[in-house]
Amino acid sequence: MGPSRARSHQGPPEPLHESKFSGSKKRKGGANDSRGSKRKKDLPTAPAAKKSKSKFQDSKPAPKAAKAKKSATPKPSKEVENAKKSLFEDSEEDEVIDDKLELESDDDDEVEKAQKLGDDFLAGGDSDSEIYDSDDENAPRPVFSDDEDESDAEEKLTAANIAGLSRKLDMQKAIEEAEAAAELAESQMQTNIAEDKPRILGDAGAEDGATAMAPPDITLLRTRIADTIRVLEDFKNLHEDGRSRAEYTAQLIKDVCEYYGYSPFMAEKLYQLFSPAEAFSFFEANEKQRPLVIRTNTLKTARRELAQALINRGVTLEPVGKWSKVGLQVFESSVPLGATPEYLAGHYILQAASSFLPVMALAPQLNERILDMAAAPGGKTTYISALMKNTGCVFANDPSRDRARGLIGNIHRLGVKNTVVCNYDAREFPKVIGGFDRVLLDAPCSGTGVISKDPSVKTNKDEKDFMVLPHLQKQLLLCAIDSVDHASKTGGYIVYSTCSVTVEENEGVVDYALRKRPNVKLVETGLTFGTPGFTSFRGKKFDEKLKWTRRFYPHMYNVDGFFVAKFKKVGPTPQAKATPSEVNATDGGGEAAGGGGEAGDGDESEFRGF
Ligand SMILES: C[S@@+](CC[C@H](N)C(=O)[O-])C[C@H]1O[C@@H](n2cnc3c(N)ncnc32)[C@H](O)[C@@H]1O
Repeated sequence: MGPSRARSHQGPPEPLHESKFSGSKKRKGGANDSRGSKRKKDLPTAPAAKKSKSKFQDSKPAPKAAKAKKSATPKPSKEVENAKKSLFEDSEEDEVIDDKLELESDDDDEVEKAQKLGDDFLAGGDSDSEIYDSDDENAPRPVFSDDEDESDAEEKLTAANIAGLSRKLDMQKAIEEAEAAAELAESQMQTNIAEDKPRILGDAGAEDGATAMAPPDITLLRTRIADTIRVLEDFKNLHEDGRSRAEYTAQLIKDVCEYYGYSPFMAEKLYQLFSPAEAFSFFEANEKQRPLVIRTNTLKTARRELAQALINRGVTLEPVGKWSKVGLQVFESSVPLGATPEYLAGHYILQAASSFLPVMALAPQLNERILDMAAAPGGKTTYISALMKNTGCVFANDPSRDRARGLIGNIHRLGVKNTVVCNYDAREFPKVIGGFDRVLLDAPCSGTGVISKDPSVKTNKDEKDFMVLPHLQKQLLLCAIDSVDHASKTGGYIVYSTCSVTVEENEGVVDYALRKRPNVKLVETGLTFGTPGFTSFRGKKFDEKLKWTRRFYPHMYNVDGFFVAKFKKVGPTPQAKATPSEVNATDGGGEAAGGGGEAGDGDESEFRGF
């Protein structure tokens, strides 16, 4: 079985998608839903409940659940019928399109190949069903307006795809609801939660307390995690006598490590960002691949034309969401997306949806001079150039020669002509060149936002990484700020982004820069969704304007975890800061990439803390 891809939209949850589709999809999945943890592959998680039940569970499903399952399959529920009705009631035209659609068989292997082939960003997904076949005479012919920007075109494209998918989703939803009911009934039987407080830790000091603390049967681990979260969310009413919150938290972290495969350090670090229930959603989302997304290269084609061309090749897709005019979310493909004629001709790039966001926040203008400080493999550089319509000049810098090869490849393939590729440690800017209208710093980071793509992040980072990386990020951000021309007629902006969700790498870095560079202020990112950044965290207060930064979480928006902050430079760089000697001094003694503390500030300890 190939990779399954999430069908829920990326970006802000829209009522249409959340209520009609993604709720059920979240519970659905296949073998690839649990790449991160070996342990989890064996578990009867909600997504895999049906399969694993026979394998692992001794207890039979409750009679009620069995009944629900039986009744679900032949006939979609009333709710499903209503949902379907409301999907199409707005548009007669959509119904016509629906009538023309044909469902086809799976071919997930092809998409897997495509993902491997792409030399730019790769994104996964979560699906296992139908595709449109362009060879079929009855295949859909989506209706596009002449104007790419008109939301009408998006609606129609969306409707065309949604209609085709809806039939199977209707059935899936009914089955999944029944499975969820069965699972709930089973877990209630296992833990007696309907009648009693969940028994997780046992009585304090009692012998059976120790027994309860022992690792449970693996099939019950998930239930215990859910129960512990329930207790932590309603501690007053649900905790066992004599047991503290800290004890439950410690047990939960232990169980999370065992179930999902995190190191205790990483489990705790990530857990601290959320409420217990939200942390659970985050950990769960990290087990699922994000949807495969392609970005239309508007230097060569328009989205509607690209979509049509790919649909004709047997690709099922739809616009990534209203927030992007260039993204297409791919559900199924019978061709390798990294080797289609359109790909080779540079009509699109495989690019994670969240990686559009920093460029959208940067909002490059025609004829500007822009620096992309950490540019390889060029997903953002090439998007910047497309928005600038190949005018002006983009300096695309990356110190990694290997990664720069991918950057150059993408630049050529996508027909980008306004770019200079360079190879510096970006802490050498603005000594190399300065006076830019805008600078993008998509900083090297720990990758805690992309655990679904790289599960090794669960275990391969330790405390030192979260000192070294923020240290480097702070240095780079100061250089980014110093490289911008505050008097730029069209710009004067800096965007800082990471694909990490930790506070040290995000708010901590931004807050530091605000303190060190009073000639910049935070401004709104202009992004239409995202969660406000922290203004305080675990006792540390940040600048109030940090609320204008944006966090993007996999469990909330079905995108990779990301952070975006936008600064406006309002005054010149103080002379002392702008001198080459300051930048030279940064080469002095740090461990991350050859740099040490920022010259002049001399406050090494500040680099290391928040
Ligand atoms: C998150 S990736 C950039 C992705 C890129 N912006 C894109 O959209 O394709 C971070 C990059 O930072 C680069 N990097 C690491 N240390 C750096 C430094 N000191 N100066 C500039 N770039 C650095 C890495 O080589 C890596 O390519």
